[in-house]
Amino acid sequence: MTTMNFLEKDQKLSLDKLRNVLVRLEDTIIFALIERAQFKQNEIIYVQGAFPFDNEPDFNGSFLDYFLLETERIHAQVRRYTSPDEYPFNDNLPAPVLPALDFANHLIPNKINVNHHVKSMYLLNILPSLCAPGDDSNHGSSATRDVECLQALSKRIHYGKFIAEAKFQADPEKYTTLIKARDTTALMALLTNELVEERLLRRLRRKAEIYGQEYADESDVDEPAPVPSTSADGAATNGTNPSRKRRRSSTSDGTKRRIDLDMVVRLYKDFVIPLTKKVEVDYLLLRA
Ligand SMILES: O=C(O)C(=O)C[C@]1(C(=O)O)C=C[C@@H](O)C=C1
Repeated sequence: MTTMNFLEKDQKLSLDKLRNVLVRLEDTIIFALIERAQFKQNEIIYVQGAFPFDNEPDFNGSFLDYFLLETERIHAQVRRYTSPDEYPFNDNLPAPVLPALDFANHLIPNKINVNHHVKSMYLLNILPSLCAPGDDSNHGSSATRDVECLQALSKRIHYGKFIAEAKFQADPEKYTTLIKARDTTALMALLTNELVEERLLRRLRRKAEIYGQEYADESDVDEPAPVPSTSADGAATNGTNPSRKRRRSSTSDGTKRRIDLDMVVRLYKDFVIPLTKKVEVDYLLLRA
């Protein structure tokens, strides 16, 4: 699967390659969600000012805000946000300590950053259906996984800029007319490809099903040839271990799931795709 490489300066924007990036990011996002889902909601880490940070007396954000800021500070120093497909959640980050890289410049200058939407979508609409309610004290582990989820979602959604640029280049006349008319409804209709969305949602469900399956160790699986044995009260049994059987059939189809399939599909259908399309329209409006 070939994807875009922004360090190859003469590589042209290709919708197929950009879509391949989105396909790969589906894996990153599903795995990040699975990682977060192992912990409870731990709501306290999202409450502003709930934790005192003695090294930053003026800081009044949440535990997650602190974690995200410190993560982005170090990532900025190693030039993460100089890459055209990486967008930080914080402003005023330190300058890179490494020399600049020479990236291909596919986009027109823009300051589009929808990370405040990404964060509120994640906190309000994803977390409550991703994690069991309650507090299991895994605050650092939860925040670490939150940062990974947020970064992956942000990257995916901001790819909308490149996709919009590729679509514009493929049909500049049609797009220019709508952009000049500021017709956002028609722009949204023109950039929408329902078939691609339907295929994406089907693929996503299947991936979430496969990646979210609990691995059944050999010792969890019934032996093919039952060996006659004796139960604790001395009666002969047919050799199958009832406790093993219970573990295998913990859900209706015999597998355990680490993530709710409907939730993953809903996340994309209601939030990830619409927000990507919003980025596409916002970008196109600057394009005329
Ligand atoms: O693949 C595209 O053409 C995109 O614009 C991306 C995307 C998406 O977010 O996955 C958004 C709009 C289209 O309707 C299809 C898919």
